[in-house]
Amino acid sequence: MQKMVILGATGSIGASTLSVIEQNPEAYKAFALVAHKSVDKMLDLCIKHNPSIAHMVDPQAAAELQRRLPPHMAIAVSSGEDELAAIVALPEVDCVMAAVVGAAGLPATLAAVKAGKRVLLANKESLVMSGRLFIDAMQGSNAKVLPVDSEHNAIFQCLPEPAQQAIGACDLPGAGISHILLTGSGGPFLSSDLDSLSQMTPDQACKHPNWSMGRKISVDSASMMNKGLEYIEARWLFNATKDQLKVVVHPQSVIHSMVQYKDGSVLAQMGNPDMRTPIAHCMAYPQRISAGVEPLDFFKVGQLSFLKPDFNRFPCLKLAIDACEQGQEATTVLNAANEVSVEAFLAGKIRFTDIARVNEYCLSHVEQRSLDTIEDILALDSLARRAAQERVAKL
Ligand SMILES: NC(=O)C1=CN([C@@H]2O[C@H](COP(=O)(O)OP(=O)(O)OC[C@H]3O[C@@H](n4cnc5c(N)ncnc54)[C@H](OP(=O)(O)O)[C@@H]3O)[C@@H](O)[C@H]2O)C=CC1
Ligand SMILES: CC(=O)[C@@H](O)[C@H](O)COP(=O)(O)O
Ligand SMILES: [Mn+2]
Repeated sequence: MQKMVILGATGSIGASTLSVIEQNPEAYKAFALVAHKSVDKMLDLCIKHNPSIAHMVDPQAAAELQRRLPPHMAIAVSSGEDELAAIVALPEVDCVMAAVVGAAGLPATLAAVKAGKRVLLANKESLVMSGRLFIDAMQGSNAKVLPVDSEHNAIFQCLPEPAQQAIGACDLPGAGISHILLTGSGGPFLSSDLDSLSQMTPDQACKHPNWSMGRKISVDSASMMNKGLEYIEARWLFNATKDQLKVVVHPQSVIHSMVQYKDGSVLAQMGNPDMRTPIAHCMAYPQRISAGVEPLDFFKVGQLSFLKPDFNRFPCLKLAIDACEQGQEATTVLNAANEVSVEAFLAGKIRFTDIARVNEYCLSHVEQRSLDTIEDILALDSLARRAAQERVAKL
């Protein structure tokens, strides 16, 4: 029985993970559920999944959960960041699903990596921020990091076994690989009139054509910042250079990414757009388990199409590709700025098109110091957030 900690249990990835666990109750146990402050959702999950630990990062939320849990349930309720780092490192924990949204996920994800756990990585922002330090920590502890993000999971599945084992330090040319083809749907605004983008509402931006996801990543998909973050994520996970990484717009999200080999072969991983597939893959790797996902029906799919990304429509994608080339200081600033600008857009404070403006402003105005420790990264993250907040206030 694999004991799992689910960081971000109340979110969209958390729900998909718990659904895969329900499909395989003899093999997996939701040992600890972790969230920020959604008490109602956490209470429902506790009653349904009976974890040993329920952790709310917010202390008031934890106290309320404790009050509302049925007294007969033997669930230890805790709160706080340090306590969370201790939970993921408990010796009985086999596997950690890292699915907190945003930079807030970095400390616990890194704690799981440092504790040498099997880490199922959905929280792309933590890798975008910490890059080299994350990979070094992984190599230092022998943690097994498996990519949950559907594209990176697809790429991983298309790699030869030695490259899979060398995640973080793959020798792509040595494996005969010429390119990684990172696919992206283009989101809900792929074909919208360019002049209409500034008027798009948060609900329109969150209406992804293929995937059902949390609101932050949904907005990132609409701006293609998600693809930019994924480009940086792929750079680190697969040790890929600029020349080896290409973005391909594929509106149907049936191919989840591809690997191109020097002999002309292209391997693609396909499936219905349902996160339970990559989650189940990571949970069971190198075995396979049921995920409860409908088999792909090619006759229903009909046509697959491919386009070049349009940087005029999607300036955030270009910002991210350039930041990746500039280095980790730039990607940390961009990630922080984007979290602030997306939050401001979702709160109705700025327009959709202002997201790219705020992000660009921070990249060109925040002083980028060298990053040798996690504390350095968190300090730069704070600086970029302050700059982004000031910019938002002026818009
Ligand atoms: N959804 C998807 O299909 C995919 C998601 N991802 C990545 O996975 C991550 C999660 O995405 P998604 O599930 O959609 O997001 P959701 O918004 O649905 O869920 C976010 C989760 O993070 C928790 N959380 C938020 N802030 C904190 C905090 N400060 N400390 C601890 N927990 C916190 C939330 O808890 P609470 O409810 O209490 O606020 C919630 O459980 C993101 O990094 C995203 O990029 C990657 C690929 C696909
Ligand atoms: C499901 C998943 O992995 C998301 O990151 C997805 O890729 C978002 O879709 P886009 O391709 O539109 O960004
Ligand atoms: Mn993805």
